[in-house]
Amino acid sequence: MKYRVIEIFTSVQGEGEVIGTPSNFIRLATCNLRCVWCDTKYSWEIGTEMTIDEIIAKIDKKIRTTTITGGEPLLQNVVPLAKELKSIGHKIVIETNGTIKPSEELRKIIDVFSVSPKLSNSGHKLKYDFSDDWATYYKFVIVYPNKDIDEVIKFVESQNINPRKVILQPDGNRSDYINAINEIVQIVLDRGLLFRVLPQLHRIIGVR
Ligand SMILES: Nc1nc2[nH]cc(C(=O)O)c2c(=O)[nH]1
Ligand code: SF4
Ligand SMILES: [Mg+2]
Repeated sequence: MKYRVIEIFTSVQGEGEVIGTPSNFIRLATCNLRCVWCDTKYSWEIGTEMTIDEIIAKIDKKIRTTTITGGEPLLQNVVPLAKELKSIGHKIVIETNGTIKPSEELRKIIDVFSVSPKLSNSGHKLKYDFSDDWATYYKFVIVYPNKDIDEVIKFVESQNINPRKVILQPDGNRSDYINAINEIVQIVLDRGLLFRVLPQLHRIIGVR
């Protein structure tokens, strides 16, 4: 089994419910979307072919969480890689855009599905179906706070998602990042929403 890989590195998990967790990152190649604000456009490339053994050799074994991200990692069959990571005792996080449903087999292996459905601010108009609620949490990138949060509210209602499973994340491209966080916090407080607001930790501390 071979994978198309963009990069492998170790850092602190910067996003979502598991923010702050030391983690290896395996960034798999290519994506089925082309979000206008994508912060990893280099992941759209074809990448380098690697075997599971080659990937495992590159991760820091003492860091016992591994995040499989992309691009869109579910374009490749991650089951064999995930099984190998489990066999060495790793917790596994998958970062996905939510357009590809994971198999039942994969759902049993993965600890955290960090799902980022794309709003219209991405340049895409997508049809999602989360009726089986397979995400551990749903993370939305907010570019235009009022408009985007309205869209999240509609999304969550129409998909029957528990609002406590929703995380709002400001657009990392904003140069006034702290303001961007504050604008979202203010709306959540003003409107009494149950969503959480989380910045990207790696964006703040300047690491990968
Ligand atoms: N530190 C750090 N945390 C991350 N969480 C999700 C990432 C991603 O690019 O998918 C990411 C990333 O690129 N770096
Ligand atoms: S789904 Fe993620 S990796 Fe793909 S284009 Fe959008 S932001 Fe970039
Ligand atoms: Mg990233």
